[in-house]
Amino acid sequence: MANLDLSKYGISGNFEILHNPTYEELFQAEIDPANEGFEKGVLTTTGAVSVDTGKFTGRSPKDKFFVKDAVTDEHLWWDGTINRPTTPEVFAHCKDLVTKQLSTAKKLYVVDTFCGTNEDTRLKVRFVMEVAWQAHFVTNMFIRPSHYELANYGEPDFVCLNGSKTSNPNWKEQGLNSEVFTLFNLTERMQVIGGTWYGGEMKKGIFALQNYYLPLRGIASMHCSANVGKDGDVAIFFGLSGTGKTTLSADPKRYLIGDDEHGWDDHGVFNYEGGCYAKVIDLEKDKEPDIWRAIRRDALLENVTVGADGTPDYSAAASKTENTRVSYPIYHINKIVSPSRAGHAKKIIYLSADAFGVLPPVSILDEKSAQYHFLSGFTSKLAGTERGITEPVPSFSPAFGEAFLTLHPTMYAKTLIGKAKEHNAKVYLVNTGWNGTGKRISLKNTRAIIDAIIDGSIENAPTVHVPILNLVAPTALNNVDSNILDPRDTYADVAEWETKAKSLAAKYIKNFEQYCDNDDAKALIPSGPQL
Ligand SMILES: Nc1ncnc2c1ncn2[C@@H]1O[C@H](COP(=O)(O)OP(=O)(O)O)[C@@H](O)[C@H]1O
Ligand SMILES: C=C(OP(=O)(O)O)C(=O)O
Repeated sequence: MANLDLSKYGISGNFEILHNPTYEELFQAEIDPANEGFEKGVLTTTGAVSVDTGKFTGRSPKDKFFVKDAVTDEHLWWDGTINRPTTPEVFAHCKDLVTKQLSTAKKLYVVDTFCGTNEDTRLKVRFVMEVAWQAHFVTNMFIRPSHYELANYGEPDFVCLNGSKTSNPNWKEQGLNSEVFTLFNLTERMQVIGGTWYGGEMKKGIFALQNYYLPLRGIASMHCSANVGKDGDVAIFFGLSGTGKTTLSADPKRYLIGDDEHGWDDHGVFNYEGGCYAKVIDLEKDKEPDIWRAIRRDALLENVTVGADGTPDYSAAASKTENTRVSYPIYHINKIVSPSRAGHAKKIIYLSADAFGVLPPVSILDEKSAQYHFLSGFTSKLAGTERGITEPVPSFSPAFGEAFLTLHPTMYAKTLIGKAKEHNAKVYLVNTGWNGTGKRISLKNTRAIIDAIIDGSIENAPTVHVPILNLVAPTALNNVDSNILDPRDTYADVAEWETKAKSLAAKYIKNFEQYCDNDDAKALIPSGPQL
């Protein structure tokens, strides 16, 4: 469809348009020697393409702004750090920068996608960009409409114009945070991006939109991965970047629904995406075989160095960022459900990477503590994905995804806990971070913990009440080192655990004050840590 008219978006010039390019066209564009700089991809021995994603190798949460207007004012959560309001004039200015940039391109990629597996809630999202690998990224990550669906696609619901090669010199006087911008105008139904090459701004930007539209319709919108057993038992895994959503949901015993963004409606859990975005830092075939196998033709490696013979080098030392990634279409994982949906979740797992090393590796939550810990979202920001984070930074991230929330956290808690109650789902807090040994809890132990949650054996395990944190932890589980289940046992001196636990409990209590202006939230306090 070379005759697509982009002038309606303010883009006009002497460019060739590749509308819904095939993987082969993208691949040829990426490895074309005529491409320069960051656009140039390198073919690896696996057949995947490896690209350098540029100056900013992570997401810039503080550069996300929304235009305040009659539609958004009523509902949007303006928390001052994540969602910031901007004016239609600033949006128009940044859009102008982007359209001018895109108008100078020789080649533009237009990729029409769906965000959301189900017809009644999916968004038709059109991406326009000039960087070939970014077109490849959205082709991998979003749902690829069939030829028939493309023939009937019509007008998109939302358009994202990505002008990554431009940036905003006027950001200071416009009240923005930096020359990077990712701005949303919900009236114009458009996102504009500039100053950053990170593909995650497109993926997580559209996720933020679903996080706006769906809870208002009573649907839980969740920063989680999901998988299902052969008998239809669905498990979901909430967690901030790096806490294990992708790794733990790729389970050879189960079928993957998706690795990062899901909704839960009256029929069950459904994926928003059509692909996965895995971290490949220090990737090892034996530890993460499914992800290893998914790296093949049509997969896109980012910031991974490739040896002269084309062999990718996943070791940390060889790369310029910890945020080395691979995106691949979901069917690169052997065991998936297709389309990406299943029934109601029976197991809800909050993944928290505790950098203080005091949380038990697994705790069993009741209804109230499940709400308390969902609103608290205690975890760590791990190095890599977010700009400026170079070591684990303990953080309270409500709904385990604060950066992507567009409504008040209580909206996500209400929709999730409502569904959990209705479907009798059990909730667990799993620490994929550290303990008193100073080391990260091993993947082997965490996988065995997940197995015990999924097969239900954890419900029959002996338990201990962990004071201060006020958590119930099992003390024996199949194939899990029982010396780690009570976190106090991992310290040479229990007093050290106590001091740290008290300090963390104080942080929990302080953080929860923000929710205490209503009685429902106040009633949750006894279910949280106690001093
Ligand atoms: N105990 C553990 N549980 C889960 N992941 C772990 C653990 N220990 C180390 N890891 C590593 O942490 C990273 C988790 O990343 P990932 O699964 O991509 O997180 P997410 O999808 O939540 O962003 C992987 O590189 C994995 O190998
Ligand atoms: C891609 C991202 O997240 P995750 O690591 O959870 O995939 C992101 O936060 O930009």
